[in-house]
Amino acid sequence: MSLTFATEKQVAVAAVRRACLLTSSVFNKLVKNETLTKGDKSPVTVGDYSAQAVISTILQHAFPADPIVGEEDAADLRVDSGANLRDRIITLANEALTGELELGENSEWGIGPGQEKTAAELLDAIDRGNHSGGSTGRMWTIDPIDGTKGFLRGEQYAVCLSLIVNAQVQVGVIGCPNLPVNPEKPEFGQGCIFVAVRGHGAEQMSLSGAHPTPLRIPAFTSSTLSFLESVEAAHSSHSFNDQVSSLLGITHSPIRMDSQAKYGCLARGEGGAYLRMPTGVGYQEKIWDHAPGAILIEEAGGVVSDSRGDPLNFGLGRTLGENYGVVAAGKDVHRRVLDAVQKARAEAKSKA
Ligand SMILES: Nc1ncnc2c1ncn2[C@@H]1O[C@H](COP(=O)(O)O)[C@@H](O)[C@H]1OP(=O)(O)O
Ligand SMILES: [Mg+2]
Ligand SMILES: [Mg+2]
Ligand SMILES: [Mg+2]
Repeated sequence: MSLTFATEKQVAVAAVRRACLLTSSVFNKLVKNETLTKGDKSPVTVGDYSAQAVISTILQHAFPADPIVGEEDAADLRVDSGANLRDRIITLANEALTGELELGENSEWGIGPGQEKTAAELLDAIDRGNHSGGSTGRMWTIDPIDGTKGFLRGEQYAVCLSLIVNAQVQVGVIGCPNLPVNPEKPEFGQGCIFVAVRGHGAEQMSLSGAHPTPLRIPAFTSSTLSFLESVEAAHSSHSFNDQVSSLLGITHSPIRMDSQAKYGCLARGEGGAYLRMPTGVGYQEKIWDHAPGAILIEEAGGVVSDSRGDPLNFGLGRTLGENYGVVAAGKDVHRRVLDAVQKARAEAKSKA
């Protein structure tokens, strides 16, 4: 039997839960000058920075020897022009860290009343996410807000955490504060956490950690399938997905959603396939954008690969290397989508 990673799972769920409470409360108070534009033109908010500070602080207390591959770094907060943002981030992170202990949480993880951290400690916590990745040993990945553009629109986003050991994802946690608990029962409200442990299945629970429900991807036919895809056309090719849809005889429109919430929805039986093909050359997918989602799908009985059918390689560094896209689905649908992807690529080549 594979390791249960029981403590890692408990710590990861607690960290993601606290970060989700932070990001959802920050959204309602977000003001214009609390968002920066990074070197690659993508947005980053006080929510991204403070959520990474919270998760990294908790990991550092619980697993001090484990390196972290995190999306954000504190460079822009350490300069004079970042002072206002920095103060706000320190306040938000400390609010989230010092909230009352919930069932399953432990004060040794640096959380609970009286556990305020200094500005220096929290900036260092953000910067602990600078690990370069690689194929050996334990490491955590943090995407404090995945789908920042969705977050800013008030739509879907996800707080994402994974544990990778020797290039294999072992634990994945995805918190989706804006996602309906059950799309067919709006009265159940919104806010879910998806959790997977290698060899021990995938589950969905409420943001409070209640009602854990095992997840299994059901079977789909062409008439019940619809692709899950990015809202942002720059992140994955919508037109290529349309072509693959036609080849498969899919009649439903795609479901557009930001972030790894797509993996969560796929794992619980929505859509039936997630297809993410590059829109151009040059962009390399980041490991924190796929590691938690990949284990969630595999533990829900599905398959995740690139468009050649090869598994995603989480041992290459901070990225997945050359971008061959991502295909995720239940086993049978995965095979059919891969075949159609290859056919669509061949058609595109013959027209070129
Ligand atoms: N050109 C690109 N191709 C694919 N993904 C991208 C690209 N640019 C940014 N991303 C990343 O896509 C993720 C969101 O995916 P989705 O569109 O499915 O919600 C984000 O992590 C975002 O990174 P970043 O966090 O740097 O903005
Ligand atoms: Mg991301
Ligand atoms: Mg992010
Ligand atoms: Mg980002």
